[in-house]
Amino acid sequence: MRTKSCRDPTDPENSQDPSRMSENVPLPRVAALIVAAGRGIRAGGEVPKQYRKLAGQAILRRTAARFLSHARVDDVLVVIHADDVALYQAAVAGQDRLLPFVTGGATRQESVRRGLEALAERGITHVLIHDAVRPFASPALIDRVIDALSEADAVLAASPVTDTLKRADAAGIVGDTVPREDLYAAETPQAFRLATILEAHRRAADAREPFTDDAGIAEWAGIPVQIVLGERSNIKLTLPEDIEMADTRLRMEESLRVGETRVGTGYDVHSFTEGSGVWLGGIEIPHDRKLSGHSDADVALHALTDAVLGAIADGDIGDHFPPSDPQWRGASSDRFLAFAVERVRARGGAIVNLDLAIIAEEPRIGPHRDAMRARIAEIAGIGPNRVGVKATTNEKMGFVGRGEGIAAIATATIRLPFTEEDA
Ligand SMILES: Nc1ccn([C@@H]2O[C@H](COP(=O)(O)OP(=O)(O)OP(=O)(O)O)[C@@H](O)[C@H]2O)c(=O)n1
Ligand SMILES: C[C@](O)(CO)[C@H](O)COP(=O)(O)O
Repeated sequence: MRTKSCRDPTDPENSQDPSRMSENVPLPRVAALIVAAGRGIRAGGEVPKQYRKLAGQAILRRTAARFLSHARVDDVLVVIHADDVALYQAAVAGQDRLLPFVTGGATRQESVRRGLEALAERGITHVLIHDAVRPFASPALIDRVIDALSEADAVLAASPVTDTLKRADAAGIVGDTVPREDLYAAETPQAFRLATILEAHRRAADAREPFTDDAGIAEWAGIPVQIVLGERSNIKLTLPEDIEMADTRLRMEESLRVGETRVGTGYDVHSFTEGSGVWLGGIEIPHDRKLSGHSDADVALHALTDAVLGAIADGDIGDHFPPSDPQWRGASSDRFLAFAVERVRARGGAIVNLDLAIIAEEPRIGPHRDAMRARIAEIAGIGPNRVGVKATTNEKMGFVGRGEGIAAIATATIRLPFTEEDA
């Protein structure tokens, strides 16, 4: 425990009160308590969400790093599920300053209480309780919460509610609009004087009172809770789409910070044959002929797939999906593009934009352009404003001009982390 030095005994002010001279006054010792013992049922997936990776790094590792690197946080303790020891050790490998983990309970509340009990044995004076699945808490937010601890025993990071709130019945019929003035969405970290919140937690456990957050326990115990402004980006990753969004955001941020830009091009052509309906850019366009090919012959997605593979110098569509292989007969081409995008992601990269030019006399592309952009964006996991689709005729020249087929040219721009192998 760090201590303040004893007052100078020659100081006349101190000589008035000898008891003040000998004591060592403990300085606040701040710990972060990260709860990671949940099962992540709502997020689904093969492993609990805190062990899933965002841009190549486990969510828990990212969250722990926020506190381990903060100058005003002395210790970091993680509470885990007893079944997750191997997952935990893999996730935090090398984060050596972490205190030995503690195992949690059936509820978040119980997990927090067990963590608090462990910290109380280590001379901690103040604790920041934080969800493992909030990996975006900024250093400034952590500072705000710690600053507020000098005036309050209980501090809550929270953001004013900005949406209009509706109360509805089980059938989804709105009953009324709830005034949002004075309403805040609670986040973590939530910070406390350790002895105060531990005592409140013990009382709540004895009384079998359930709470979804620790500020709620403080309120119940009659402890005034001070709000400090939270951060809208400090999202709790709860649903699959939260994790997807966070992954995209981090990939983009990290590849922009360290990495290089790559560009790839792709070209493909397919001829018309008897049939109806043309698959183009991942959607089916009504037409009195269809494109001939081994798969669904989506010439646009094939060109895009080659462009993405080209940007990472990873062969071409035929290398990965040989036309000689019967399993690709009639295959939907969205899987080819999704595969190429996954190859980029596996290397820690991100798609910056995709651009496509379709050369066709018929069918008319214009009316379908936005649907095509939306579908390509969906397959590539990027926003539609990062997908360009253009179309032109070939002015009646050549095989496209004679209406014998459709050609497509694509460009992909990606960001890729720089590696020694690429030097
Ligand atoms: N018994 C529990 C339940 C939750 N948590 C932790 O509390 C945080 C916030 O909880 P939540 O998002 O509800 O996580 P889960 O309980 O894992 O999710 P779900 O309710 O979907 O199962 C998470 O970091 C989670 O690991 C915990 O430590 N112990
Ligand atoms: C603590 C918390 O993150 C505050 O928003 C939240 O209440 C915990 O998650 P849950 O989904 O309510 O269990």
